[in-house]
Amino acid sequence: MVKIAPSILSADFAKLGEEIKEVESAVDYIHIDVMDGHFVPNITIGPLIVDAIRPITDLPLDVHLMIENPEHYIQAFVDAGADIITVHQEACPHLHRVVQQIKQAGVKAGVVINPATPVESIEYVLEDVDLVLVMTVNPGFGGQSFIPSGLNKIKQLFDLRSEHGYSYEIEVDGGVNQDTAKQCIDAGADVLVAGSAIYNKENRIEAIKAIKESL
Ligand SMILES: O=C(CO)[C@@H](O)[C@H](O)COP(=O)(O)O
Ligand SMILES: [Fe+2]
Repeated sequence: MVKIAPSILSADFAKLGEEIKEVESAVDYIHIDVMDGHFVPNITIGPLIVDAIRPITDLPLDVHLMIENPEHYIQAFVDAGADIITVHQEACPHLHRVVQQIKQAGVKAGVVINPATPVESIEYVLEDVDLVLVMTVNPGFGGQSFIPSGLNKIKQLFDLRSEHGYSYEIEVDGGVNQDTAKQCIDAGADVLVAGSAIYNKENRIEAIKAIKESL
């Protein structure tokens, strides 16, 4: 079963609670993009907002940290109610340690790779992680175009999982819409993150349906 994770980055932040409630019945995770203005050029939200969202939904909160020194903020996001915390390989010189830190804090640990980062760079944490996120845009903004080279990485991760019996989910993020979703699923993705393809549409449930029907 394909999972859908709407990215609230493209939602209306003035009515975030309603925007989450609107899609809740049709999706599997709520994807939350945390940006610090250093690792990526944009600044978005922090643990306070995650804490505010937590009582709104029982869906897993999938927190994508696009920040430098993510190890300093893991506990704050766990306390705020995150269920999955995903850190960038490029932001973590001690990636193995950060993955262990996330797991020890009692939540699922994910690792993300940017479009220019190869799967080989995370080879030694694949046995430890619950989720691998393949970026198909350069992180920082919603509404960018899908970079197709991520599809090979999804395939590679799919094959490595079968070969070694790893248990991570493969998630894809960036430019996912009804034209690109099928390629991601065919390559082996389990979870589709979609921001503008859902929240920039008038009828969000119809938009989610359109993505599912395109598969
Ligand atoms: O992490 C990010 C961007 O850095 C994403 O989660 C975006 O929010 C996805 O937006 P769309 O490309 O689906 O509009
Ligand atoms: Fe994201």
